[in-house]
Amino acid sequence: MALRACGLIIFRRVPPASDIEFLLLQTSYGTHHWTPPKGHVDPGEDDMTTALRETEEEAGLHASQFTVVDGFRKELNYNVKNKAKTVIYWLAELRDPSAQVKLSREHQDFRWLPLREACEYSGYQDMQDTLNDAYQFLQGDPKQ
Ligand SMILES: Nc1nc2c(ncn2[C@@H]2O[C@H](COP(=O)(O)OP(=O)(O)OP(=O)(O)OP(=O)(O)OC[C@H]3O[C@@H](n4cnc5c(=O)[nH]c(N)nc54)[C@H](O)[C@@H]3O)[C@@H](O)[C@H]2O)c(=O)[nH]1
Repeated sequence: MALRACGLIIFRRVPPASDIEFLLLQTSYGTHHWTPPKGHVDPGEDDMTTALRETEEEAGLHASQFTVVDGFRKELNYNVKNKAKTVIYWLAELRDPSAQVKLSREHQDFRWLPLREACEYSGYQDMQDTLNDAYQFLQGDPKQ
């Protein structure tokens, strides 16, 4: 069975034009790659509980600080060390755009990034597609 992880693509709308910025975290290990907060599903845990737990552990953002967006859920499938991994992402808007991110020891840096930069930082085609879909969804495109 594939390794399973879940997380939240957190975004904020920045005044004055409500520009959308996505939150990416940089790992403090390995290749120091950038992803939204996410992590492995614990035994017996449901997917959304994992996504909320990992977001709080990795970014210091509690569920009371954001709103999960209805109707957006993406599944990524890729291999890690020759083992299949499935990652489920939901989309969530930070209520207070000035809320502070608090990293755990798993990450060494974070950025709030507009779509194009977020895609560049991620680098993975499947995550770029997911970020683009999220952005389109937020513009009101029902196909996403
Ligand atoms: N010292 C050390 N420790 C590690 C290492 N590795 C893990 N730990 C420990 O494990 C714990 C993590 O626990 P959680 O937080 O619960 O899990 P996740 O959040 O799931 O975290 P991971 O980092 O395991 O998983 P990914 O982000 O999935 O990265 C795995 C590989 O997949 C590629 N990849 C990443 N994203 C994408 C994508 O969007 N698209 C595509 N196509 N590919 C993507 C990329 O090539 C990457 O190298 C930490 O506490 C560490 O202590 C490591 O190398 N050295």
